[in-house]
Amino acid sequence: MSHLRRLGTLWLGTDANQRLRLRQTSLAMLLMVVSVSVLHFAVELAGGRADALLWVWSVFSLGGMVAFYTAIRSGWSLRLDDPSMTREQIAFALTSAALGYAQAGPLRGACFPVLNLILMFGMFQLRASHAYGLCMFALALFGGVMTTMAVRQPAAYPPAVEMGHFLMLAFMLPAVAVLTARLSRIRRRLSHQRAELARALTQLQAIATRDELTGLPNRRQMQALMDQEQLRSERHGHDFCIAIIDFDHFKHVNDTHGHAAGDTVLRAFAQAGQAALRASDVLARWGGEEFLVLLPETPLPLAGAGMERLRQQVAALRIDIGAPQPVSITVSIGVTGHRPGEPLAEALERADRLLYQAKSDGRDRVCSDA
Ligand SMILES: Nc1nc2c(ncn2[C@@H]2O[C@H](COP(=O)(O)OP(=O)(O)OP(=O)(O)O)[C@@H](O)[C@H]2O)c(=O)[nH]1
Repeated sequence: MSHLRRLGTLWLGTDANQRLRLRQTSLAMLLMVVSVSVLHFAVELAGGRADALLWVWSVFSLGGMVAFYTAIRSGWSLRLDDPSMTREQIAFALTSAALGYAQAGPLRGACFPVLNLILMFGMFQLRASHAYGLCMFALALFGGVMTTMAVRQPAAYPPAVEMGHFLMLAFMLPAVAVLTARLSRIRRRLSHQRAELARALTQLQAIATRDELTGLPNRRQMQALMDQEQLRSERHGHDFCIAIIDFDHFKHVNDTHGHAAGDTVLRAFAQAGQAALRASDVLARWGGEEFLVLLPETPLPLAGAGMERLRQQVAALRIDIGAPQPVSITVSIGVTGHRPGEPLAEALERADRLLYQAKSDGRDRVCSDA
């Protein structure tokens, strides 16, 4: 790491958000150092000498900025609503500028661009209400300083000139506040749009991976999960099994009770099926009334026993479809183990053949090739 980078890390730390805040505060500090130096230079240029008041102001202004830097760098400001302390820093800089104005004499006009710069610090962070609040604060502050100076030192601060300065501020500061408010609205709209996009993305992901009716992973998602499992099993050499589940005479449920009742039965099965499986097993809707189970790291005898348990629990279900009598269903299941090196499609075909064997053997049973 270069010396410069090490120094940067020492000054700004490593946390990205903190670095951003500290960069901003460092810039404000630099502005303050320049302002203080310019004021001292101006006093020298005018042939005078910095008096005690100027030194007090200088120490106050620079000390304040050091205090802000320390509050942020130490992490103390993280407990605040705004850890950047933007509002506080701007209010402080405005106070310092107003006090500097009282001492700048003929060079006090230089305060106005500085004032603008101070307010611009808030443009990217302040809320509209805070911008208007700070604008009012600055107007009151400068109004007070200008009046005091015009009364106490009318030769150096002629009342008419001070009135002109104040009128200029009374126009300039609200204009900056209006611009800040506009930026704030744009920022809010952008963050709202970003949140909406994130929500839409989550929804799209759900649509792309979930079956709408049952909430189970859909065929596409299951295919991806099985591909992953195949890779994992090849790398680590463990077994995994696949089972295909098909409802028995489901057409009869639809024909007797209606399609909506059939949907209720599918949902009830999805819930019961998931509950009957281990947390690591995945139940997915493969299509229609056909479901697929992926049993990772499971030898075939265990998978067969798991499917038998599921079959029994499904057969024991009494599903309320809003009719006088609940509906019960049975399922036929074909289960097989994936063989090392074989394409997934082959294991799926085998599970399908076993399923049809279960159907032709009389349904409501599990067939495996164990
Ligand atoms: N309610 C509902 N029914 C569905 C859905 N998808 C498929 N089905 C129905 O599932 C039934 C499948 O019928 P078949 O393929 O004849 O099978 P089966 O009646 O279960 O008979 P076997 O499989 O031979 O035991 C059809 O009536 C389809 O309409 C769905 O999303 N909702």
